[in-house]
Amino acid sequence: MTPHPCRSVLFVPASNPRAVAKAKGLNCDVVILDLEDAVAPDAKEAARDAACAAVQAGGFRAMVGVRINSHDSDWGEADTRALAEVEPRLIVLPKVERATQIKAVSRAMGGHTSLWAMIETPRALFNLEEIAQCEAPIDALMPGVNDLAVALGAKLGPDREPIKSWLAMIVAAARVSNNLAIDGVYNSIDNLDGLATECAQGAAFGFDGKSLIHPSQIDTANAAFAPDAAAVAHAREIVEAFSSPDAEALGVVRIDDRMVERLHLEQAKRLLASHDALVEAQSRE
Ligand SMILES: CC(C)(COP(=O)(O)OP(=O)(O)OC[C@H]1O[C@@H](n2cnc3c(N)ncnc32)[C@H](O)[C@@H]1OP(=O)(O)O)[C@@H](O)C(=O)NCCC(=O)NCCSC(=O)C[C@H](O)C(=O)O
Ligand SMILES: [Mg+2]
Repeated sequence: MTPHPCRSVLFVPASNPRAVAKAKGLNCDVVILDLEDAVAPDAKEAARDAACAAVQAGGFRAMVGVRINSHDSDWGEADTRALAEVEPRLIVLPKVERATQIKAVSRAMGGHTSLWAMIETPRALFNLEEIAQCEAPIDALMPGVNDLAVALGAKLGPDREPIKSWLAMIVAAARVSNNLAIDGVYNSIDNLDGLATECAQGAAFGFDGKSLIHPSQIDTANAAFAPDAAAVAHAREIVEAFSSPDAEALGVVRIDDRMVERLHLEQAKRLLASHDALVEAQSRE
């Protein structure tokens, strides 16, 4: 698993120098310089050069990754070759459908780069297990809700009813392989209440963070996907309860008016680990 907070994952078109410059100072957890959906065909090569230059120059508060074009497109192989020279910490693969696509990029990158796979096509939904358990390991699964809705012919309302079952499957596939699950984008830039509702829905599904498209969305995602103080305090209570010598042989304990099982201990430890990662990242700023 990527030991880095991933509450807010901001896409930035690599073809937009003003946005790339702005992204350097933003308080999102991850910046993804996009070479794919956000970049027009005629701008692909210049965007690739700009992304490589930005990765090399560094200076971002956030962890920086690059979303390449699909390996099967006209630009994918050249993107991978160029990025292998500058070794970003993260590469996001769009429209992954088979493990072979991940292996090809992993090989080209020499195994040094974290890989995240986007699930954006009906075929990918039926190959989730193969993708999540690819032997060239990935660190996260991300639904591409815009592409997915178009490919399915789904009409998404505010509650995302038509794709809820697929979102749950993507979280399940991520958990099978101990990966992160990062929720898809919310397109209505000016509707921060709607974004907060969708972040809460994503967090309830088990997603670890949200894909974003505009700086104004960062604070909402950071708040929604950070463990809150009450949850952290409760997790500490659970760890403490199970660490007493009396609890060693127990599968279940009582904390106040609630039954707590050993499976909750694992959950509490995960929550504390992500809280600690966040505190550590904040202390480095
Ligand atoms: C959607 C936008 C085109 C809107 O841009 P614009 O109208 O220019 O926004 P503002 O005028 O409000 O911008 C204010 C300032 O903020 C900067 N800005 C805007 N967006 C970003 C950003 N994403 N990252 C960094 N900085 C940003 C502007 O440059 C302004 O700066 P300044 O003038 O210096 O103050 C635009 O927001 C945008 O392009 N967003 C990202 C779009 C994108 O990357 N899309 C592809 C990924 S999403 C996706 O496709 C997921 C998946 O594949 C799927 O299928 O679902
Ligand atoms: Mg897409």
